[in-house]
Amino acid sequence: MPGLPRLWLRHETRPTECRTPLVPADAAQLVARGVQITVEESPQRAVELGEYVRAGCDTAPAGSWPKAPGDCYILGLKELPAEPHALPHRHIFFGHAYKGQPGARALLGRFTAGGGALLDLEYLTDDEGRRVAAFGYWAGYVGAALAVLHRRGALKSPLRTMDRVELDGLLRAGLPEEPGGDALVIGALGRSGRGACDALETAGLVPVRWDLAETRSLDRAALLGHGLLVNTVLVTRPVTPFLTPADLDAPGRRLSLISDVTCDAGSECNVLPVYDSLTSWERPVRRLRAGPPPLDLIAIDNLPSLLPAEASRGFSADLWPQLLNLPGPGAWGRAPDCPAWSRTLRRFTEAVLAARVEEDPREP
Ligand SMILES: NC(=O)c1ccc[n+]([C@@H]2O[C@H](COP(=O)([O-])OP(=O)(O)OC[C@H]3O[C@@H](n4cnc5c(N)ncnc54)[C@H](O)[C@@H]3O)[C@@H](O)[C@H]2O)c1
Repeated sequence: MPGLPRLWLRHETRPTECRTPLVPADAAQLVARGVQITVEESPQRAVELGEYVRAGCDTAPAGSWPKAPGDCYILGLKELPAEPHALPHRHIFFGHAYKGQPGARALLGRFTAGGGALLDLEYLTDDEGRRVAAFGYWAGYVGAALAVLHRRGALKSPLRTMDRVELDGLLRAGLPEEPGGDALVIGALGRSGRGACDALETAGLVPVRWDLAETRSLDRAALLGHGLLVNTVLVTRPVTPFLTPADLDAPGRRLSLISDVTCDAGSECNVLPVYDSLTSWERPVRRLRAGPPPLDLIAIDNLPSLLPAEASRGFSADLWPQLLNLPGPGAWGRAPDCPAWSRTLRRFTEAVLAARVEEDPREP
């Protein structure tokens, strides 16, 4: 049907990325309204390809999106493969490219080289500036759960995907926790923060909840007096860091584990510039200080992938109605009329200008 978008759901190149931004039940809703959807084969996706076929989608080999018709929106979640260099399509995914992150300039340069655009899901917001679709709740839930399991010596690596029933079973199976005030969640009023607090409560803890009001004049000694910190803030402009490397050596530190759900390492917005690189499913925990007490870090940037089915269902439910608002082939190339999509396209244009990629698209 003219006027409706054509979507191409790509395979995720990261082997641990099992989520999908669009589940078959919601794809069926779009197909019923006339949207054409092609779904790439993907060995690790938490949903079988056959379910998409039954929902009315076409299929294509994994990684074939560069050959998709030019008016298709390429839908994904995480990073693109390094090739092809030039990107002529409009892509919808989390580019992590608007806050000066490592690799941001190179990615933006690929879009300018090909004439395409990034409609970044992180910047798809409603009129109040709230994210339309986000994985935050499950990121916080899993980030806090891993921390609890590590503290109990019950975290097995490499990490593997599971469902919530299994994870909650592990959280409830531990030794009785000291419920009082040892676990601090910063950003507690947000999506991730709520998820983190729910996981801690499932594990029998009573989290201390900080948000903007509590960090306005930050009490670092109070922060360092908690055993566990789960950081879940969303910061879009540089702020005074919550911790610096010198704080980790402060006498009297009780803090022995940081689970940094925010994972802004390398960005100027990082509130925890006490480490340089993320941890992984293979090695989820890194020791930052020998102590006493020892201080460990968990900083995994695809936490919701550990609960892929729950995370995908929640995200897709919020995203699919928005996909109907993308301009279809007839209007493709114009800015979308819909405010949410035109806002994210504007952010892309601003990021390209700010990064001055036209001058030198490839980073050194
Ligand atoms: N590691 C992962 O796998 C993963 C997955 C999804 C999201 N995230 C990240 O988690 C972060 C939070 O996402 P969200 O969806 O929960 O965002 P959100 O907007 O729902 O919540 C963020 C919260 O942080 C608070 N906040 C902002 N600045 C603060 C400050 N200086 N001090 C205290 N609180 C502050 C806000 O008031 C808000 O309550 C984002 O950076 C997001 O990119 C990580």
